[in-house]
Amino acid sequence: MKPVIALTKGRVEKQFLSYLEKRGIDSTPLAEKGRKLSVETDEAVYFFAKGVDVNTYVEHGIADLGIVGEDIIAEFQPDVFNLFPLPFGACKMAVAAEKGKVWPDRKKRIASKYTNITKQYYLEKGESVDIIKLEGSVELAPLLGLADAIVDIVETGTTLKENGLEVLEDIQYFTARVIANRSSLKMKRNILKPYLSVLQEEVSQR
Ligand SMILES: Nc1ncnc2c1ncn2[C@@H]1O[C@H](COP(=O)(O)OP(=O)(O)OP(=O)(O)O)[C@@H](O)[C@H]1O
Ligand SMILES: O=P(O)(O)OC[C@H]1O[C@H](OP(=O)(O)OP(=O)(O)O)[C@H](O)[C@@H]1O
Repeated sequence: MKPVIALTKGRVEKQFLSYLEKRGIDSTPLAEKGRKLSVETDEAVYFFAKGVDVNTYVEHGIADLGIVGEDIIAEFQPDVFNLFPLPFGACKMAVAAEKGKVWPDRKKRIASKYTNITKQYYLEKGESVDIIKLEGSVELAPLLGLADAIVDIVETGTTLKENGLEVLEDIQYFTARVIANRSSLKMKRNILKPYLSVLQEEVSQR
C-alpha cells in the first residue's frame, strides 16, 4: 500500500514537483501527467484538485495527506491534522487600497475571495465592515468602485503596483503545508512516516 496524496493544482503543484526533485524523488511521472487527474509513482498515489477540495478529500480520508496553501486552511478550517510547513508557496494576506485613498464617511466595503479571514480580521480589530465576495481579479474592485479596499494574497506585489494599489495592513504570512487525515495518521503510520520524513527534512534543516 502507498500513501494517497491530494495535491493542489497550479502554483503549489509546480513548486511541489521541484521540491520533490530537490529531495531526490523523480517527479517525471507527475510532470508528464497531461490531463490525467491521478498518477501513481514509486512512492505514492497522487491526485490533483483545487485547494479547497484538497481539504475535503483529506478530511474525508480519501487522501491520507494533502499539500495545500495555508491560506486555504485558514479560510476553510478543515478538520485535519495541520502537520508542517513546506519551504515554498510563500505569500501573505493583506489589506490593500488605491494609493492615497480617501475613506468615505460610511461603513467600509471590503472585497475578497477570503471572506472568513476578512470577517475574522475585522472582528478582532473591532471594526464593522461590509464584505463583498469575489472569485478572482479582486484588485478590480476598488478600481471600479465596488469596494473601498480588498483583502487578498500578495506575493511579489506586482499586481497591486501595476493597478495603482498599495498594502495598508499585513494580516498573516503563509506557505504551502502538509495536512493529514486524522485516522490515516494513526492507522497508516508505517506507510506515511517514511514519505513524511522525506518531505519534512528540508524544513528542519533550514
Ligand atoms: N501570488 C500568489 N497568488 C495566489 N496564490 C499564491 C500566490 N503565491 C503563493 N500562492 C499560494 O498558492 C496557492 C494556490 O494558488 P493558485 O494560483 O494555484 O490557485 P488560485 O489562483 O488561488 O485558485 P484558482 O484555481 O481559483 O485560480 C494559494 O492558495 C496560495 O497558498
Ligand atoms: O503579488 P503578486 O505576485 O502580483 O501576486 C498576487 C496576485 O496573484 C493572485 O492572483 P491569481 O493570479 O491567482 O489570479 P486571481 O486573482 O484570478 O485569483 C492574487 O489573488 C493576486 O492577485
